[in-house]
Amino acid sequence: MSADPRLLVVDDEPDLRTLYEMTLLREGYTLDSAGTVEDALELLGSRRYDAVITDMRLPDGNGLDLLRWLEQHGRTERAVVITAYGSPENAVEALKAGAFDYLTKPVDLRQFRMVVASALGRVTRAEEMAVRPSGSAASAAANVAREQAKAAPPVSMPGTGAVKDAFRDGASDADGPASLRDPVMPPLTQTSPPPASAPTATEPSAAAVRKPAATRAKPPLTGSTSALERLVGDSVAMRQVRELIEKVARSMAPVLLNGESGTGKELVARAIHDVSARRPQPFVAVNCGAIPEQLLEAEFFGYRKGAFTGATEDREGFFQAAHGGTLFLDEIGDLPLAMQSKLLRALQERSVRPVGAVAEMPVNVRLLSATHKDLAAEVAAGRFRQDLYYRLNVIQIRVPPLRERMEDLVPISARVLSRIAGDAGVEPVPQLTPAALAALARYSFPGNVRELENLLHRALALSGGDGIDVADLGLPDSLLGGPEGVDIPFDVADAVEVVAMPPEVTGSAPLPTDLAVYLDDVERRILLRALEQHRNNRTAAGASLGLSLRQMRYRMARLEISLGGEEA
Ligand SMILES: Nc1ncnc2c1ncn2[C@@H]1O[C@H](COP(=O)(O)OP(=O)(O)OP(=O)(O)O)[C@@H](O)[C@H]1O
Repeated sequence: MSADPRLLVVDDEPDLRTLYEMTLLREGYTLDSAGTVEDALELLGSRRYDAVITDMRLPDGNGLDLLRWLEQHGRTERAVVITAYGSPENAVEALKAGAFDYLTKPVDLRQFRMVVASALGRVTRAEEMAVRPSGSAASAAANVAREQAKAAPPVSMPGTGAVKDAFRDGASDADGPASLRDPVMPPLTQTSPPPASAPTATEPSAAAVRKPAATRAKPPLTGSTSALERLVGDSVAMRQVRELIEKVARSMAPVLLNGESGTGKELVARAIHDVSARRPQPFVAVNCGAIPEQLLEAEFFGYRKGAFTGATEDREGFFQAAHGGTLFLDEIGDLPLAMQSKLLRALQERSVRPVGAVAEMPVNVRLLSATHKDLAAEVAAGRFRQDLYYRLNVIQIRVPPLRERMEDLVPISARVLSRIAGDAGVEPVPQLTPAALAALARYSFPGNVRELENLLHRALALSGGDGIDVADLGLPDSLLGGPEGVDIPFDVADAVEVVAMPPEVTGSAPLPTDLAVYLDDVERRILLRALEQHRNNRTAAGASLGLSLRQMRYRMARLEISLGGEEA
């Protein structure tokens, strides 16, 4: 993007066009404007823009025509569509058609500036100051705690309450004092006193739980590997999921991730964040089902000092912590109806009101949510608000259970084994025996990838030797999906080879940057192991590797392997 972004504004109402132009000019952008689809296309044909802001309804067509044109011509302009009030279906249509974001009439100019800035990958100074005057580590703490909880020592079955509960402590670990500034918005008419259900000092307030500074200071979870790289699997289903991730990462469209527990919904959410322009900003993961109902509002929107007994300082909520980044609401189907309404309002207004505050503050958050429930059925049963469902479900990604993509079992096992063996300092990485692989292939994995991880964790601890056999897996006989000889979706012999391969070969780790050095290293380690096994007898070690003594000598000299005085 150029240093001085150029925008195209498309609206047929001259007054509105002028208003948008004045607002954007004041932000320092360069502008062109058009009143019809035809004029806009002519301008687009003659030059490139950084963003296009278009009204939905135009005299000779609509904003979607422009979106389609941009798509067909492979153009990179981000589009913001302005839709009429009360027509959420237009907004959804625009997002599905590839709009970066949308605004609803009458357009709030503060939101307008914020959305345009966000489309340009910028954050307006006013919103940054309003939301996070002194920065925040809350998101990092939330993420760290959640990850630690999930990576906790192996449990026999996934998705236990303990995991979720462990997360709660950290998820709410807003880094206080957040010293929230006076909001930039004028007070709303419906300012209400803090809810009667607000937490008191005697309640087990999640917000009051602190983590030691050391925990907060931990590096980002993804480290150098992005979540997309961590998402292993080459099944058709996973390839489709990956394609969707790349696609949805380009806009602000809300995404609903649907799938059983442990399938990788959070990993997919992280991947969307990592691929998007929001990557440098926080990714805040929240488990909605783990927060007591009376604390939800304070946890989500923050609170002001004195808002309730025990509120000794201002604290930011998840929305403020995720400002500029991505808020991932896991188990959204567990939110009580009252909180659903508040969440809907926050999404519509793009602003939140901390408990005890008199006015709202703008928040710029991309929302991703996940559930293992059938939300449409929840709507039909009256347990989930239809309007909220509509807003969250603009794009849906189904993450299939592992048993529906058993082709992924081999590469995922290879990756997981190499990671946990590396973490535990176990070398070489123990391999699954053919029998163990065949047994895994017959298992139905009710706990999906998380269960596979836990199984391999335990197996590695139990195996002791080089190979992991069926007994080490501890698979419950009753859960084995079928008899011996059941159709296994891969050739076990090939699979054993794949699992035995280093992750760089199976595609589950980045390629080596210097192949010669990498191969020398592998060769050196193999020769050293063989020599160790044969008490430094070069002839025997060479023979075990199919090498003559001469070849062995040559290779040892080349790789500078010396046995000291005791060469045999
Ligand atoms: N395709 C995959 N490749 C490698 N690891 C994966 C994959 N899918 C999931 N995992 C790992 O499995 C574990 C569970 O994944 P994740 O927490 O994303 O699942 P989830 O669907 O969000 O679960 P829940 O619904 O219980 O919150 C994580 O450790 C994650 O890194």
